[in-house]
Amino acid sequence: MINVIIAGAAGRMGQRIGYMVSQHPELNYAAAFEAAGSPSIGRDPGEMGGWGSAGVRIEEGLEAVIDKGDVVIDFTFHAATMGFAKIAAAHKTAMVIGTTGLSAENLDELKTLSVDFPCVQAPNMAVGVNVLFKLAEKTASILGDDYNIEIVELHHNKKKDAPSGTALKLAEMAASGVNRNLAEVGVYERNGIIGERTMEEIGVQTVRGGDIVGEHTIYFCGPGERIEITHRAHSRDNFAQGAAKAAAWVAGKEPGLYTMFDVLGLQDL
Ligand SMILES: NC(=O)C1=CN([C@@H]2O[C@H](COP(=O)(O)OP(=O)(O)OC[C@H]3O[C@@H](n4cnc5c(N)ncnc54)[C@H](OP(=O)(O)O)[C@@H]3O)[C@@H](O)[C@H]2O)C=CC1
Ligand SMILES: O=C(O)C1=N[C@H](C(=O)O)C[C@H](O)C1
Repeated sequence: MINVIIAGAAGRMGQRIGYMVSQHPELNYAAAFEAAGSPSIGRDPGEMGGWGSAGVRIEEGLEAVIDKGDVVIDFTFHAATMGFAKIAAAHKTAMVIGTTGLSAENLDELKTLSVDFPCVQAPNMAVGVNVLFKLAEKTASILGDDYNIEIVELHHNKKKDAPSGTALKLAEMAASGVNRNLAEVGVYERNGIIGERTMEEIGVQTVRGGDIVGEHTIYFCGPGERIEITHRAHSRDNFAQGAAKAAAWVAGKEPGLYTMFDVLGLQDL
């Protein structure tokens, strides 16, 4: 069995990942942790999540549990994630990172750290979204420069980062399809007398409200027609299943930085 440590085990994703890990034939829920001072310390994450006993109690910090597992699954907060990655790299323990809001510098640092440990990092672990990433790149490359590319994402009112990591990755995939650099053409807000839209820009807009789990639409708007491709998450279970699948896949792999395309075999599509 592969022993799994869950970071942020009491969180929205941490609880569903715990359930998926407990159901997975190759995975064992070995340890759980939250930050020092969390009211969840000492509690059973399964009981908190309403799915039974996880057989573990939530401990304080990754250092307390790192020797108990083969892989750490992290869906927490960007400011914490890099610290966890340094500890996992030092112990050569595999990691699955779903936390969004990581900066370009964080991702560079992760690449450097990954010479010491295998790590899957992806802003969205749902199968459907990873297919959507590929469709976005392919559709952009087929339609070319005559179609304006816009992305709209909707999430719940507790989400801390914007735009979503998924929307940014979608924009990056579409930009790659038309050979543009997102850092040069990304537009994240519009307000006031902004003038006509340029052909190159790729717009990314954010909606926050209620308990929306996650919805992403990419628009290709051309002369007299448009294509809209939408992914809607009905629950967090598809993300959590993806995280469990990634944990089973990455444990024992060679050191390196991997994505869900590697886990799902979509790399060459
Ligand atoms: N890749 C993917 O497929 C998906 C990614 N996400 C991403 O996952 C992340 C978490 O989302 P969600 O579960 O909704 O958020 P939550 O806030 O519900 O959960 C995060 C958990 O991490 C805990 N946490 C924060 N800092 C630390 C720390 N230093 N040490 C240990 N635990 C810590 C939080 O504790 P506290 O509340 O005390 O701060 C909380 O319990 C976000 O970045 C989100 O965008 C979400 C869904 C899918
Ligand atoms: O915070 C969330 O909830 C989600 N975050 C991820 C993101 O930022 O892309 C993925 C998913 O859409 C849910």
